[in-house]
Amino acid sequence: MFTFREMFASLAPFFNFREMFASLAPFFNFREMFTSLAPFFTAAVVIVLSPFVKEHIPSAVSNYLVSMYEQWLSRFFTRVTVVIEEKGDLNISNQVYEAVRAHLRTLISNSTKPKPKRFKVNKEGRQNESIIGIAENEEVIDIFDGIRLSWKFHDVRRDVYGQNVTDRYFELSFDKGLENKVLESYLNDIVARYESVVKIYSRDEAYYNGGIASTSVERDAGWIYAIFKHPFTFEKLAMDPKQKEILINDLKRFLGRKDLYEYVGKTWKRGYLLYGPPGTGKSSLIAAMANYLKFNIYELSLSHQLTDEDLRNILLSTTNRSILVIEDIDCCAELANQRKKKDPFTLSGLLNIIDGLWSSCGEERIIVFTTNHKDKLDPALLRPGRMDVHVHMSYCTIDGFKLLATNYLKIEGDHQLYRQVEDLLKNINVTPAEIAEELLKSGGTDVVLRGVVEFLEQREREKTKVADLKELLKSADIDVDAEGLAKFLEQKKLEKAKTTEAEQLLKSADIDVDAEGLVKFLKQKKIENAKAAEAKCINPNES
Ligand SMILES: Nc1ncnc2c1ncn2[C@@H]1O[C@H](COP(=O)(O)OP(=O)(O)OP(=O)(O)O)[C@@H](O)[C@H]1O
Repeated sequence: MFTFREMFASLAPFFNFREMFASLAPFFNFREMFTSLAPFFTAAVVIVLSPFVKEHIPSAVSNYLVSMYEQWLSRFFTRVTVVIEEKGDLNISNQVYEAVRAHLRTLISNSTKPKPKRFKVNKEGRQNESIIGIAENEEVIDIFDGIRLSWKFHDVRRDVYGQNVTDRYFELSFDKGLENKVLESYLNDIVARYESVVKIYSRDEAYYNGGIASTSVERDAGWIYAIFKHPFTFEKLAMDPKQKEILINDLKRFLGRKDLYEYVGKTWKRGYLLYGPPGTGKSSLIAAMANYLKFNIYELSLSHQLTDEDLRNILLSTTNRSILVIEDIDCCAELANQRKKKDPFTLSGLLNIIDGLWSSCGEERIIVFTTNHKDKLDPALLRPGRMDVHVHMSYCTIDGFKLLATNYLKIEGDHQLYRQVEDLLKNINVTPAEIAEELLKSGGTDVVLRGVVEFLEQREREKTKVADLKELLKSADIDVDAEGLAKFLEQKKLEKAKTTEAEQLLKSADIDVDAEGLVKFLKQKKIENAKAAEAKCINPNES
């Protein structure tokens, strides 16, 4: 005779019972099955025992025993539900909610997993692909380490003093007794996975303009966001190698100094001011920082009419491990001061708000200001302690050029044209962005590099022309900006070329019209149209 134990032992080499049960788990919830059978089981026990019960035990005692028995059973089988709300107690975005949302999307999209009976499919604005989401009240099952977890999404609309308020939340149900495992392993895992993906956030105009949907990618408490796919890294960034090293070490040190910041009572944040002409890589550097630190980027444009409360809410809803970017602060400062308010905000004031808010509820944060004109900034902003590190992004040097050439053309080591490029770069200012454009042109390595040399030579000729003009103006004692004049002459040259072209065209079409007059007429029309459009912008209601 075989015992069951022996039977299972002899079948074990052929079947993995643990895996079998795990693979059946999405379809059967064994615990739930037992739970639902428990009353029948209990009834059976009572019926079997009843003759004995009736004879020997008073009914009060037997009822008590049955209820005790049920309570004992329920200890094993009762379900627990965790509620994860869209907004926390501070009425700001709940990161666990966002993480769960992202997790359920991947879960439902996963082709190997059984799909719920109802789910949502959306494709908004600039989204590249449709996004699958959980439908309201629909159950989605997830299996984690053999545990069966049930998710439900709720979207409850209610009226609060005439205002429509929406409460969105997820419910996660699982068997009692597994709370620690679910909270510590499963949910933490979901949040960690969500946080490890770098995201870029911009202000959600619709959120502040009556909720009209814009071309958003994802929405989150006043921000729209997308997965940050900018592939930029420090290795690809052309900048002074020493400065790059200092910057990377500074970031590393900042991350490792939580205890020190806490000890000295300082907000754990670091401010970077990136300055330099357009196209020298300020935005690229921010991308490299985000990818290096795995921090989210929050782009904030202060050029909008923000109230202080908006600003406070916006800043409160940024997450830890994030970079808040305020670009072109020289322009923001001007706009801020133009605001017809009694008390226009200043950038220093903004930094104070940030310090206050982040010191109370924030951890590792980075704030980056960028400007093309450091000289135009409020000196208060440049004071030590305001912006911890100032990074100058400069025009292209030969080292930067070689790095770009390696990245774009895969040149290993030296090239015969580098010497010529080096000599030219010593003489003229060219941005890495301009060089990158040239390196992207089609052709083999030599053709492209020769193209770069020609481009640089052309720039050198222009520079000489401007210098000559400056000399001329100086000797003639005329107070005119030589660069502006050179641009003006260039524009005139272009216009003349256009006139000649128009003349050719009119000639070939055999129309007897004065080409110069026609060009002037069209230009005048263009100006009038632009003015009309501007007037419409200022007063959109005017027909
Ligand atoms: N230092 C650099 N290293 C590598 N590539 C660069 C660098 N600077 C610019 N580029 C190239 O030029 C493009 C534009 O540069 P980027 O937007 O980073 O400049 P920026 O200084 O932020 O300009 P702006 O002030 O106009 O915003 C980048 O996408 C990148 O391809």
